[in-house]
Amino acid sequence: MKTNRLIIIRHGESEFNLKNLFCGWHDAPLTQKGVHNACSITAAALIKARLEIDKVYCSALYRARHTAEMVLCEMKCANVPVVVDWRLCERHYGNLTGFNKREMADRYGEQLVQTWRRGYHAVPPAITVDNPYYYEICNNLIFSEVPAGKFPLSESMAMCVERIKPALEEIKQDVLKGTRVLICTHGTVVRALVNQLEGLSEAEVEKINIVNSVPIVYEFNMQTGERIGSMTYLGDPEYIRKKTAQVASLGERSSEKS
Ligand SMILES: O=C(O)[C@@H](CO)OP(=O)(O)O
Repeated sequence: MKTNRLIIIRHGESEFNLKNLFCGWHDAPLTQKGVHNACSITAAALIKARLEIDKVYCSALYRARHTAEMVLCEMKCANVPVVVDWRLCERHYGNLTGFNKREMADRYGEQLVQTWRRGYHAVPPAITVDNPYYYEICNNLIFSEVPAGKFPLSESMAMCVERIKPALEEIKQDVLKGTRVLICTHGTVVRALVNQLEGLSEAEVEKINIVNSVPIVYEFNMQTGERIGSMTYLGDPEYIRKKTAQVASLGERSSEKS
């Protein structure tokens, strides 16, 4: 049986991850740790597992592009083509963008904020002109390929699944032809990809939380297109368990951060 693998990563730690702020379509850069982990966690795991890459599909947001660039450099294959696709951008977090997750829970209640974060159909309140990131997002040229009339003001997980579906179909065709693909994207998009690849129920996908930097590997039968097994993280299980719990939680208030 001929098989091929698909590797998926969530970008390294961003400035907004560090500050525990809703990020979405804001173009937050990586922290130094995020840059470092692209080499010491992502590339190191791929090198250790002897996984090579022929092509990268990447979100248009800088934190994902920077991560991909660092991984390719560390793997000594910086000439690998990178296809930048806005459909792989993070879900748009609407008017939560730029606000601290714990402080939003204090204002709106934990249950509602967790529903906005993980509920399959929950759409956070639409972004308004007084949001500090409204103009930056609207004017960011990386979104110039978003079709007219499709620029969101907020997105649910379900809306995100719909936008990644055709992109994933194109990527899967490439994988089944034998191209060794890396997808470099964001937490919600990885959850949407896992949802599509594994045919999960809405309730199942709501429980998934994705760790930064640690590669996820899928394997496919190239003749039938069938997936072999389910998602596998390439990394230390204890580290993944600890980080998954952190991603799931509402974290700390801004004033509690050192
Ligand atoms: O802020 C965001 O865009 C995402 C990912 O960092 O956060 P959450 O895990 O709360 O969906």
